[in-house]
Amino acid sequence: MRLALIAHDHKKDDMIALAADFLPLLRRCTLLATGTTGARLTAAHGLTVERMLSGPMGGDLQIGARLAVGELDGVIFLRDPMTPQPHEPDINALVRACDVHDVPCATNVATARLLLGQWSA
Ligand SMILES: O=C(CO)COP(=O)(O)O
Repeated sequence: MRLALIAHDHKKDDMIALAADFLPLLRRCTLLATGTTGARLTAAHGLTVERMLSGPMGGDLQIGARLAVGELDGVIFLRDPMTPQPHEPDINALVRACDVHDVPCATNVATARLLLGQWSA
């Protein structure tokens, strides 16, 4: 399983807590992440993560490009719906790419738990 993990700043603690609950699965996966999210996951859980650029610097676009050529099986993208983001077009492009290529994309913790639970089974 090849997964991308991305979280906006106000959602990073949620991502760390989420990852803690699914470590056995995540340790078996090939993981990609935007820059800061990846650093946090490695620091907190020792996960091996291929880090892209930070989101505002193009990391979402890098992940979208990998997804578009079939290199990802799922995306966990904990977006912050309460804070405007300077790279909103990049965020929309990544979520759109998931829909274009029919790749599962969880944008909140509840959905992420359903997907990660399914993939853990
Ligand atoms: O902005 C982001 C996703 O849109 C996340 O980027 P970072 O993980 O580098 O904070």
